Amino acid sequence: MKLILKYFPNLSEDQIIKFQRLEALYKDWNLKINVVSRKDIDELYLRHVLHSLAIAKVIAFKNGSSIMDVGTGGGFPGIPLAIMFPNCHFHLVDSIAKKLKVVNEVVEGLGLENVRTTHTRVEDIDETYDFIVSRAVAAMPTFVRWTKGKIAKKQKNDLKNGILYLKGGDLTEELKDYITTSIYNLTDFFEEDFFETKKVVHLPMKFSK
Ligand SMILES: C[S@@+](CC[C@H](N)C(=O)[O-])C[C@H]1O[C@@H](n2cnc3c(N)ncnc32)[C@H](O)[C@@H]1O
Repeated sequence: MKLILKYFPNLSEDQIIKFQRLEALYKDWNLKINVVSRKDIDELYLRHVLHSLAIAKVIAFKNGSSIMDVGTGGGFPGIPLAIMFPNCHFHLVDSIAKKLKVVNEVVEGLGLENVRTTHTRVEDIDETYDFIVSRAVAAMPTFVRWTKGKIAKKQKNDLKNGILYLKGGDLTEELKDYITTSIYNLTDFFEEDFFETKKVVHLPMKFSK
């Protein structure tokens, strides 16, 4: 938890309490339904919470923004972002019901009122959002195909509406067709070794292919 305050020192009391509660909720639910690996659960705040919050270093979503987390799994990056931006609307989607069971329990346990969840493949979602966030779900060409038509045209944030994807490693090949992407290195935000090769990729809606 200290780690979160190190990089986000201006959290409200309510946000601090919610972030603190995450550990017990995940530890408890992870014993019943495994959504986070054992190694990762011991480093929940580094590997999941702070990693998710890298998106908050790239953009402070304006109040009222709508964000879909595709393939949220156990709730990452959607849950930490929903705590960070209580006045934005988060839709967490996953095709595996038991993962959403954990997400729903965490949402309920925290009393998070700005999160809804849907058990479906993202291809079947028929809504639009200001941003689509994700981590570890599909390579960019597949992801773009799945999410096409799901980004709202009207822009209310400084950053153009589009995809914000947490990725790692060398992305040259994967992103070669997307010339309008911006890549943010997490080492510019966080000093821990875990973030050494990690990035946030922003792909605005009007991308060229
Ligand atoms: C490796 S997990 C990542 C989970 C989470 N984003 C994280 O980083 O901890 C990938 C998740 O994507 C989900 N998924 C894969 N394809 C999907 C699709 N087409 N629509 C919705 N969810 C999908 C899987 O069910 C799985 O929970």
